Amino acid sequence: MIMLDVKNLNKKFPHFQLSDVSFQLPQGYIMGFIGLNGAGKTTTIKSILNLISVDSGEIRIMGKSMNEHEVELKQTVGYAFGNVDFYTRSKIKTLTNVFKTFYDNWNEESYRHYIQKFKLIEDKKIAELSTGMKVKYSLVLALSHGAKLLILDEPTSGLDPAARDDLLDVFRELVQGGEISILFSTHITSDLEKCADYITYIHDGRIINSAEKEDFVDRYRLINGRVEDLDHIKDRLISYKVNSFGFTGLILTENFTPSAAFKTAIPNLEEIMIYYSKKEAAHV
Ligand SMILES: Nc1ncnc2c1ncn2[C@@H]1O[C@H](COP(=O)(O)OP(=O)(O)OP(=O)(O)O)[C@@H](O)[C@H]1O
Repeated sequence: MIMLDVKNLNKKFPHFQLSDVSFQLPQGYIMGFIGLNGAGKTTTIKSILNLISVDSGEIRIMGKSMNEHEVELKQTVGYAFGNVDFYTRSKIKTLTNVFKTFYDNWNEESYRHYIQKFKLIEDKKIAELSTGMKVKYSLVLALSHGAKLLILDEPTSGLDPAARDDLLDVFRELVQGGEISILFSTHITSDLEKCADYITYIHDGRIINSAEKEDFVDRYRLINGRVEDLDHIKDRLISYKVNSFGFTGLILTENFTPSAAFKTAIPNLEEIMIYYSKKEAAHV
């Protein structure tokens, strides 16, 4: 089943626009939503959650239109925004008592289970929690109202490597049963190498590629060659860098014909993002 279906979202701000943003997340999987600063990740996430109104497009969750079934669907969606602090002077238990009144299917047993699992102390104030604990608390709330779709904006930013690793393990555990799906945005690509099944890449408000992780990188090749041979292939490269050893460029696999003049390698996610961000040749 398709858990989240984002169809042709368009949203225009004065200096930025989302253009025909579309992608699908199947149930039981983790999708990493990547893009550079200002690429449109948060705007897309807010559009999915109806926190901003779009100019056109449609969101379907478990086959149902978000516009027509928002109240019902929000019961099954858990979301967390990194770096946002609400009610910081309240204790965890006070905030939980307010939060649970919004949800019909609040499950106190699950809540207790996850509070213990994540070693959260209910008497602590939100302001006293570390960044990692805040993310975990958001997850506890989402999981305790039976959310089947978790939408997390930069959940790992601000975490140290150990806390990040810990959280990524939690994500993997959560989807193991095949019921829960996770969409999380990040620009830390190593998170995705470890944890994502699918990757969706947004650049300047447009989806460049959305696919299973292996297929995603397989769509591209990094090419090395001599500067003298650059002219033969320049027009087909997404971008390139020149240095004293020659050039390195990124190309769509379908646009590359193997040749003795060029060496190729499969790029990693970071390299793909870097080459897309380069409009002109740069010396390195
Ligand atoms: N309410 C708004 N009014 C006008 N412009 C906005 C508004 N919200 C966002 N933008 C612009 O939309 C663009 C995309 O912002 P967005 O926060 O979606 O990017 P992002 O990919 O989440 O970036 P980051 O990784 O830095 O969080 C930015 O240029 C931002 O200034």
